[in-house]
Formats: sequence, C-alpha cells, structure tokens
Amino acid sequence: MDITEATANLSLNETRRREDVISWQDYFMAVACLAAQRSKDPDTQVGACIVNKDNRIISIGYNGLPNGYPDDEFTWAKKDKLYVCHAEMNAIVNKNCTDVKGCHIYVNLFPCNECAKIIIQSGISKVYYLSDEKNDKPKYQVAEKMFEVANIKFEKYVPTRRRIEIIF
Ligand SMILES: O=c1ccn([C@H]2C[C@H](O)[C@@H](COP(=O)(O)O)O2)c(=O)[nH]1
Ligand SMILES: [Zn+2]
Repeated sequence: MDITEATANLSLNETRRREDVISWQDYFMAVACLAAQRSKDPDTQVGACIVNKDNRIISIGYNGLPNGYPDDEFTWAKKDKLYVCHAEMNAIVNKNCTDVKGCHIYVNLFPCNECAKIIIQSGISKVYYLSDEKNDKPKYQVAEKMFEVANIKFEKYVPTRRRIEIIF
C-alpha cells in the first residue's frame, strides 16, 4: 500500500489536524511571560524572547542578579534595583548565535532607557511589548524617544487569546 492509499484508508478523525494552535506571536509573548516567572524580583517580573526572521527563538532572558551575585544578601529594595540585570540585556548577551540584527524582541514590559540603548546597538529592528504601565516615568519616555530616532519599530502586542495554560 502506498502513502496515498494509506491516507485514503484513514478515518476522518485520524486525518483531522488541530486548527486552534497558538499563533507564532502569542507563542513568543507567552515564552517571554514564562521566562518572567523565573525572576526573583518581588515587584516586577520581566521576560524577553528574541526571534529571528525564520521564527526561530534565538534567546530568552529575565531580570535577575548578575552572575555570581550572592542571592541571599540581596534585599530587592528599590535602591538595590540598580544591581539587577534587565531581561532584555540578559536575552541579548545570552543569544545562541553571532548577532541579533533584524530580529524582533517580545517583552512583557516596555523597555527602559538602558535596555533601549542595548536594543538599538544590537540591531534588533522591532519591539513587541505587552504592558506600558510604567511609561509615565522619564526613563521609559526616553526609551520611546530613542526608538523613534533610531527607527526601531515598537508595537503594543494584543494577544489573540486571553490565556495560555500549562498543566503539568
Ligand atoms: O527594561 C526593563 C525595565 C525593568 N526591568 C526590571 C528590572 C527590575 O527588576 C524591575 C524594576 O525596574 P525599575 O528600574 O525599578 O523600574 O524590572 C527589566 O528587566 N527591564
Ligand atoms: Zn531595562
């Protein structure tokens, strides 16, 4: 029996494929949100997912302490946040390829000015973000300005589904 005959012999149930799959963009934003769940910051958990033009994830990051920094000595007080490596920076430096030129970054929070600088210098061409809840603060307004001047596109991403559930 060749492959055509074999397929013809399958019942409708056996050939029916799932249509309700997660879209690429929902998937990338969900990966960023999942990465954020690794953050130990009690106030703000940020995740980032970098994707190339072939829809391949080339890096993931979240906000956390620098390598080797003693976890148990850190208070996560406002003044201590200066020590934290931001999600976008972690994703860019931890990439699994030589560069991120032309890639898109998915983040659950609009990037700050420091991350905007790194995003611009790295060659990332577009930022998708979920929330801009902090954009009344100068450093986020500066980031927006920098993206405009550097011609980096940014877009508030509206997921096509309300929730994505993972049940172990
Ligand atoms: O672009 C950003 C902005 C912030 N974060 C992380 C860093 C901290 O853990 C919290 C809060 O940052 P604030 O500077 O106090 O707003 O969010 C990030 O990862 N990326
Ligand atoms: Zn930042």
